[in-house]
Amino acid sequence: MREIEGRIFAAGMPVAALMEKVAKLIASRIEALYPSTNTRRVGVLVGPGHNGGDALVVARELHFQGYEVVVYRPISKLKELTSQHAQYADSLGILCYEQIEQLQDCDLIIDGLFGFGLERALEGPIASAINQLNEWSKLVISIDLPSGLHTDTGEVLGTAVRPARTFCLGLWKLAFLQDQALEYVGTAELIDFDVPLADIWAVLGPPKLKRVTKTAAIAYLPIPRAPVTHKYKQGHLLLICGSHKYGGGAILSGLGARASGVGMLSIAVPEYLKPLLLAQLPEALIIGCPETETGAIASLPDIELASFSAIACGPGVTKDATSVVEKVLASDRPLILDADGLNILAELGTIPTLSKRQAATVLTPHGGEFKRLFPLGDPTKDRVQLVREASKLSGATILLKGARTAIANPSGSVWIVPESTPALARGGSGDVLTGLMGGLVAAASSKALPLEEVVQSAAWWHAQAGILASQERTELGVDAYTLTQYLMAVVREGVE
Ligand SMILES: NC(=O)C1=CN([C@@H]2O[C@H](COP(=O)(O)OP(=O)(O)OC[C@H]3O[C@@H](n4cnc5c(N)ncnc54)[C@H](OP(=O)(O)O)[C@@H]3O)[C@@H](O)[C@H]2O)[C@@H](O)CC1
Ligand SMILES: Nc1ncnc2c1ncn2[C@@H]1O[C@H](COP(=O)(O)OP(=O)(O)O)[C@@H](O)[C@H]1O
Ligand SMILES: [K+]
Repeated sequence: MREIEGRIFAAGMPVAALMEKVAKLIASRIEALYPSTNTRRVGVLVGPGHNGGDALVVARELHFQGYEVVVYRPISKLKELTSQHAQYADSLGILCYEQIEQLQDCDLIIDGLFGFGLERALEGPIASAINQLNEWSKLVISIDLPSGLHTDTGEVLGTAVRPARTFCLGLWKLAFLQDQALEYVGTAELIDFDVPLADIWAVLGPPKLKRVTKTAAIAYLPIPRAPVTHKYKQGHLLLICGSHKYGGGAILSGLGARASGVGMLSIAVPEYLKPLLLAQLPEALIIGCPETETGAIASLPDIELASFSAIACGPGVTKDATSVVEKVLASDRPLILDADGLNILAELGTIPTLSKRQAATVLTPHGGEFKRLFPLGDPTKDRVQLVREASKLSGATILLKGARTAIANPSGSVWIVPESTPALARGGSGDVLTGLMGGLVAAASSKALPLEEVVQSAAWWHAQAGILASQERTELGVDAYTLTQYLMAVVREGVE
């Protein structure tokens, strides 16, 4: 952002004019959201840099619109432009304090302490003031970024403001897509101030980091179907799942696969689960497999793996299914590995094992599984960077699950699912994703759709179904079975 901004300034846009434009857009949003009829007194937190400058312009505009504005300015040494705005605000009679306590009776607080210029941890009186503010539980909105968060990693540098809403300026900063920042940012809204595309491309090149959008996701679904086709042309998925301990996972991933519309679905389960699966998924070919003493799949009976368009393996298989996982890894079919399939891969040695694969692999770990697969660092920290590194090292497409699921490809590109719901944090919802994705990957082979695009489509579809179900049934109403019943409605709305 700093480099892009630099190009805009070098091209002749005055810094002050850009600040004016941005702050006017913010002020109008505030006026629309919190009219002065209900929101009388507004406190504005002003830092030393241009984030503080933005805040002062907003303060001035709100003052002229009839709000009663007061300023908290803890640091006296200001950047020049910020200093000029502070001087003008003073001249208008806007009161300025060095103690946060003076803002305790405000109806709304606007946080303009620090934006993307914050690189060191906050400490001392400013940190205490932020802690004090958070304790008041007032309505707070932040400009560009909650003060205290690192722009890229979303890490809390010392302490950070917890606003109800954040206006991110210009381009989405990476922090908004990192799980660790989400409990701070509140509702995130982009203030578009017309950043020229040429400057974005000049600095970032072809996009390496992409937000999954509805348009991108729908574009890679296997629709519309060719008018003349047959079931095997629509893909044949082999799903390998289930054990005595985890029977339901097999049903859930089967129902996820059903929703993908895949032409043929074969499901390999331990022999004793066969009647159960047949009853739930009459259209599927259920392959009963020999069992280990613990009730896991011991081996795949005579099936020709090469006859499938794709294989998805893992939900509910337990860690006793090692020989099966070895067998699918050795096949030349596109493979999606999940759950204990991933834990077995970690034990076999992730990178050496994957280096022998002849076809594409997709790994779908949550944070715990990721750590076992790739001991690269803490996956709760800079998730985007970690998943990118893991994908480069292993050559696999990796979908790191979380509040903001991140999907990395060996080329270095990362997709992030920008909208989801914590309603999905529930046993079995990952099993649904594996089946859905498996079906889409199998069907994609008939249309020669690129794998990374299909994986992002599946992740978007899954998240949207969770959002839709939680809107209709509350966040408590999205059990994994119910989730499968909402998948179709998402696509129906998407293609209308
Ligand atoms: N293109 C855009 O998006 C646009 C951006 N604009 C706005 O500019 C903002 C970026 O402005 P910025 O570069 O002046 O940095 P900002 O975040 O205000 O703070 C840096 C200041 O804080 C200080 N400081 C740092 N750490 C500290 C600490 N721990 N404890 C104490 N002090 C600390 C540091 O001083 P230092 O001591 O490092 O010299 C420096 O003075 C951006 O977020 C957006 O709001 C718009 O106006 C126009 C369009
Ligand atoms: N807080 C959250 N917000 C949004 N999605 C979430 C959240 N927590 C979990 N999820 C999603 O729920 C799913 C959980 O998958 P997983 O942990 O594999 O569950 P299981 O193994 O029980 O099926 C993933 O798709 C993940 O992205
Ligand atoms: K801020």
